[in-house]
Amino acid sequence: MRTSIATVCLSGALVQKMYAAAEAGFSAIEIFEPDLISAPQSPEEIRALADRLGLSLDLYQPFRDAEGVDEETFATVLHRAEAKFALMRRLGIETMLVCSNVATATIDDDEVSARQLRRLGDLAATYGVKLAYEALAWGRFVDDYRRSWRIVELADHAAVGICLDSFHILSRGHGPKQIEEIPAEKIFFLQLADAPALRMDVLSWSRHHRLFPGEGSFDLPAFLGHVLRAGYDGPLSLEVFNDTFRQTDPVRTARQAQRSLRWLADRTADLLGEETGRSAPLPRLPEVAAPEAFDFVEIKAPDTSGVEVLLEQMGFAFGGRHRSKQVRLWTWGEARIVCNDVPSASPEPHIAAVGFDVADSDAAAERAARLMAPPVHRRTYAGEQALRAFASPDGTEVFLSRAADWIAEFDGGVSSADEHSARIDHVNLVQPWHSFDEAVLFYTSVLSLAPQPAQEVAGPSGLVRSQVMSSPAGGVRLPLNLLPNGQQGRAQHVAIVCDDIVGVVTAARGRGLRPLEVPGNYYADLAARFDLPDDLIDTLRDLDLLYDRDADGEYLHCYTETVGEVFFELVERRERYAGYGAGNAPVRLVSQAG
Ligand SMILES: O=C(O)c1ccc(O)c(O)c1
Ligand SMILES: [Mg+2]
Repeated sequence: MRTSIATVCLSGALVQKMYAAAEAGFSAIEIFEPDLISAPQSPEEIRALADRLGLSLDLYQPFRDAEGVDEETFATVLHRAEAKFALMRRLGIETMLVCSNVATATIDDDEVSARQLRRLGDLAATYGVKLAYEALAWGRFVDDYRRSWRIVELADHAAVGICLDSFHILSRGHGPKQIEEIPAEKIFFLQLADAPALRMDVLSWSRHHRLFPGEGSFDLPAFLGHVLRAGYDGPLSLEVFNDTFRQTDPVRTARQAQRSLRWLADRTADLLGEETGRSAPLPRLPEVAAPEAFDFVEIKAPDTSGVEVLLEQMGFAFGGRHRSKQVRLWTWGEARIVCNDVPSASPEPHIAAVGFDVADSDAAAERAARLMAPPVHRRTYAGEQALRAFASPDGTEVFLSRAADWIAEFDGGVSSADEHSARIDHVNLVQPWHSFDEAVLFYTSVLSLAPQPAQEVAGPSGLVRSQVMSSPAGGVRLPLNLLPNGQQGRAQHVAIVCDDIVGVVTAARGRGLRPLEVPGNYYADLAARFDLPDDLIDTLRDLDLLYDRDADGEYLHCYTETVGEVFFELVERRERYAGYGAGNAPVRLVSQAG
């Protein structure tokens, strides 16, 4: 599979972008004109560097405002184009992207546009250049790929074809099925971008919010499926204008981009089965079912005793010491928390690792490696299980493990005395602003978790963006949170689900647990919103329990105090309630801030 990336996706100067693309394994790049114009190197030097890096220069872009213009204007178009064709010859680039006119078009007539593209094609051909005509979603007259295809068809010139860009098509809600009717040899280029579902003008949406496939809401596997069914056999190229990627490490962004294409190719191959006529089949990833349970959560700090006090109060039982490390296990039913007392990057207790219960850890690790997840190596001793682990974008280590394989390394017998069976319900991880989208892609591709619709929650000092990644049956739920600008606090939490929260919290209070205080106003509001019996409201108030209800069921929950960067949530889900009590989050955030 030939993979390509537009230089506009990456931060830095052109040469840095090229190094990053090559490092991440791309076969080619699209040169975005402003990157070339601002580069101190000559076109020949850029060409030589590309050669040295094994990068092919597949596209020069964009050429703007070419068609639908009066004759006088078209003369200036030809003049401008000729200079670019000569430049492309020096660079050794064969294809130029011509995007539909947004500024100077005055003639809304396909025949006129086609005739002008044909004349441009004649000139291009004398330089050995081909033109890929792209309908911008905000084009003055041409804003739909079906219209750009009609114009290309009318132009009827060997040097004039179409460029398909998923953003322009899917942002406008244009059905991609008719792509299959375009002859493969006329699809000169393919650009791929995802985007979040937003209601805003398409120009701003495109210039600031595009994402790599798998990070947004577009159905890119279905889109690519249509393009491949048409017979397209060229490179899969990413063109993502994004404010965050513009300011973050280009090498890291390029790897993220390559990961997204590998994931997309695999998903698309799955959709198409054997039916692609590509010269080489799409590369597949080892198939791994999403984990349906957390294996463990590891909390690390030089001193985790404050966390252990909370665990014991909640109902966890001490499950033994590790035979060779300063690690202690706490269990409660199927919930396992390990406390690791080591000097670490953060002096405060924090969630250092999350273990996911996967049926085939070898396949899962192979898949993660193919998706370029950075491996984490931990020292193991004779007779100990070497667990497979990778660093997630925020640095939290992700283990692909199963308790049965490692639990015997803890002495002292593993028993959970409590009769209320419990397990880890969700693990809430706070993401730095620059790696939020990368984290969505990481968990989507590496663990096959599905992103749920993003939400925003009002906190006392800003909006918290939250997006849950979850397994199909809901056994694994991973809310990713993004704190308001500039806020560094990384309070993350582990939620434990039990089947009788009133009994559990009553017993926990007896052991000294003091749940986060909930104001009286909250219970007055509950009584107004829901028709709840008085004695239930009294019980909730007495225990500082929060409550939510929707069409699927009910949710009762409370929070512990925060120790370092960690707190816990105790929850009970009734019937099929699948949410997180999002409406209660502002109460928690204010209470924690106080
Ligand atoms: O935003 C733009 O102007 C622009 C330019 C070139 C493209 O290929 C594109 O999709 C958008
Ligand atoms: Mg484009």
